[in-house]
Amino acid sequence: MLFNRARIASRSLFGSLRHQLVARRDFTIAIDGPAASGKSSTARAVAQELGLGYIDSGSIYRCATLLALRNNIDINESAGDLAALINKAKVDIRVRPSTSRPAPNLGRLAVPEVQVLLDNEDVSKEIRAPEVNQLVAKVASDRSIREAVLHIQRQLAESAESISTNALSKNAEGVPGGVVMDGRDIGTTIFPNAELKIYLDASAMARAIRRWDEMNNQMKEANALQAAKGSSDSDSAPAAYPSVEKIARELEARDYADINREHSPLRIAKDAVVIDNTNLTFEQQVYTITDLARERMGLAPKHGDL
Ligand SMILES: Nc1ncnc2c1ncn2[C@@H]1O[C@H](COP(=O)(O)OP(=O)(O)O)[C@@H](O)[C@H]1O
Ligand SMILES: Nc1ccn([C@@H]2O[C@H](COP(=O)(O)OP(=O)(O)O)[C@@H](O)[C@H]2O)c(=O)n1
Repeated sequence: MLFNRARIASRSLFGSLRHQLVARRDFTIAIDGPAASGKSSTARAVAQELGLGYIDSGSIYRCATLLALRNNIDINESAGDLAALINKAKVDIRVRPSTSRPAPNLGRLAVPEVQVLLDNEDVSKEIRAPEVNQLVAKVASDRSIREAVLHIQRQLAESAESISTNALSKNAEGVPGGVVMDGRDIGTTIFPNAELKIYLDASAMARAIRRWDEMNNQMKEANALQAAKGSSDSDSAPAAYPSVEKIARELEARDYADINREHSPLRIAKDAVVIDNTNLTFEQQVYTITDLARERMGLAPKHGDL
């Protein structure tokens, strides 16, 4: 059985500080890529298939952004104040097997649900709000904030529990422990020695349509809930659906900022496997990655030709 040490390293970012974090992990999968390319849903499904832990690093940057908004911190003026707040904050990412039917675009795979807690408050929905989407790339471009987030990533990586389901007994047999983490700099900066690095991509249009679909479904659910309550309060008027064009512009602006920032920009790690999923089904991309991982673990593939 492979037993490797994956380094959680920050060499390029904090090299001068010799700030290198080392965590013992049997098998680490890093999944990077642009916004809405399917990283988080794929990472969760892969973690579930293999019985590994899961960490959504983007949600930590989103929590940092929520802290900035709630405390009226101007990121251009006072990034250090925000970094200090993040250092004091407690972020928890809880993952549990899905309780609802799989979304139609995800085929038969039920994607585990993630709950994000900021200082014990469930902020899972709030961190996906439009105001957070607009500010998060700016927040993530600051070096002191990235350093504060790195501490949280390290803590979470050390304590990540595997996602367990009944399916695991048959699918995860022989699989070592480990973690799947998704984000922008996981394969390049955070886990440069990850056993498997994936760069997940899809066309800008496919990504915008998928995010639009996702947001519309969520809004429909929220509006239906409100209608069922029979609320006539003007504050709780049904939320307007954003246009695909608006979402495409937001994704493009965020990708541009993530690719062009100075610290830990979004890059394809030189040893990453690039998967463009524009024309792949969700199952195809998940099974391709789990079979690649199994191969590197010295195990037989489960899914063969897809
Ligand atoms: N191959 C695919 N085909 C269709 N929809 C997909 C596929 N992969 C992911 N999705 C959907 O795309 C949306 C964005 O995926 P998500 O995992 O949130 O991306 P990211 O974490 O990269 O932002 C989700 O609604 C997800 O279910
Ligand atoms: N490892 C990471 C993860 C996210 N981020 C930042 O956090 C933002 C939100 O990440 P996310 O993964 O939640 O975004 P989506 O792709 O899900 O929309 C990104 O646009 C980046 O600016 C980062 O800089 N580094």
